[in-house]
Amino acid sequence: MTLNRNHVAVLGATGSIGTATADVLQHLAKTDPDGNWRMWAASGHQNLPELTKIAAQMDSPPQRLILSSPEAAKSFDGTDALASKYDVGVGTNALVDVAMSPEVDTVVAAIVGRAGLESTLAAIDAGKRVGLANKETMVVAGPLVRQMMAKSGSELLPVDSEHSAIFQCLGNWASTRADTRADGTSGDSDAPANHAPKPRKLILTASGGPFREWSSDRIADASPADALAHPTWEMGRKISIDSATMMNKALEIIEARWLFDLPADAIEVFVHPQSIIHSMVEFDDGSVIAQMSPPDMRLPIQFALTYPRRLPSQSPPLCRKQSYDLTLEPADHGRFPALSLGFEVAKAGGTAGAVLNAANERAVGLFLDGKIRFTDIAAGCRDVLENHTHEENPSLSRMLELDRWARVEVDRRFSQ
Ligand SMILES: NC(=O)C1=CN([C@@H]2O[C@H](COP(=O)(O)OP(=O)(O)OC[C@H]3O[C@@H](n4cnc5c(N)ncnc54)[C@H](OP(=O)(O)O)[C@@H]3O)[C@@H](O)[C@H]2O)C=CC1
Ligand SMILES: CC(=O)[C@@H](O)[C@H](O)COP(=O)(O)O
Ligand SMILES: [Mn+2]
Repeated sequence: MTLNRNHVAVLGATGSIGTATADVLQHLAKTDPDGNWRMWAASGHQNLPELTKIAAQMDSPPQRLILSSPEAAKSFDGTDALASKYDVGVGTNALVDVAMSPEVDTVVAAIVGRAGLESTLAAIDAGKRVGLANKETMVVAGPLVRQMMAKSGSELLPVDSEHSAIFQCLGNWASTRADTRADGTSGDSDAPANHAPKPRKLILTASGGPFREWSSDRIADASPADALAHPTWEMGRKISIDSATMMNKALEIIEARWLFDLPADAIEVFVHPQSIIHSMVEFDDGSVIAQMSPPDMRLPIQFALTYPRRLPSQSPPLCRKQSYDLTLEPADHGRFPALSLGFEVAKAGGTAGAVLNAANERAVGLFLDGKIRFTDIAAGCRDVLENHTHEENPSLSRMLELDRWARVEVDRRFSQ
């Protein structure tokens, strides 16, 4: 009997998504023994203690560990106790190598920011299944990702909760049709494709972040601690600030535009403070299908790993003994100007995504360092975006050049 092999490389293993992925892999290894689940490789940037802790916690420890920060790598001389236990790679090239390794079947792309781009593209190019948390890859290089996928046959499974929800709302219809045939066949092989309804709208839900009920004046004085206090999710620092500005939703609009290949005007946002409805799809007859579960990233991570199988997960279901209020509110583009940037950039395509992403990353860093005000983040992004000359079909190297340019522009704007 040939057993499946599920060797998973978790890039960004020391972060919020990375540690949740480790948890899911431990769970799958115990509950799906025929799946042969294993964290084969794990990366961290500089947090070596956390990386070794995660590796040591796995029942079947990873073979390869990667420490990607060049500075942190300098302190690793290859002779210590770590090297006797693991094959240790250092530097950013090691991320690309592992993403392409024949030993790896699935890559969970959980590095934060543009730093995750090369390894995610390498995994796609090598035809791996990719569990995509690193939304910035789609924001910077969505069209390139689509081209690479078509060539390599890589499967890109969304981990971002909204995109996983949309994927589930779209996919269930076709598979239910095929599954309900009395004779167990799906009939004409092209039946689901021919009859599957096209989505009319993708409706992303947004928690509204910690400032959902704050006035514009109060938001202008928000501190990093205020902005990091997300009401429903525990996440890394960068995405938490993005949720507070609602730039996270802007990035997700762009991510959805390229993941699902729909125009920007087919995407809408509803504020849903409870984070239970993770997103929705509206079809031509007006019917709306939603995916719901209490907020817990282990669910979309596991679904990306096991798709098309749905297996028991650690994520608790909705509790039938309690009441839930599920509310939907229109998004306020006035207090959260980042939202409009998301729609504009999703529509513009070309170089706009790379510029917005880089400007935002830099501005978030400056805000966290106490150098700029909260409202400077979206304002700075708009300035930099408007100062750049749009190009329609940029190469990857051109996008990376503009990424560097946008960061310098943000610094220049705020040093005046
Ligand atoms: N957290 C969540 O619930 C969700 C996150 N996402 C997306 O997932 C991605 C990860 O988010 P999250 O887990 O919250 O982030 P974290 O900040 O918690 O973790 C980031 C990870 O990336 C590594 N890293 C940081 N900088 C670099 C670099 N320059 N090169 C290589 N690796 C680096 C970190 O290593 P080290 O620890 O050593 O610094 C860490 O492993 C983001 O793109 C985010 O938008 C999407 C949906 C939900
Ligand atoms: C868990 C997840 O997918 C995050 O992207 C989350 O959605 C952030 O919440 P906001 O809706 O506040 O941006
Ligand atoms: Mn999300």
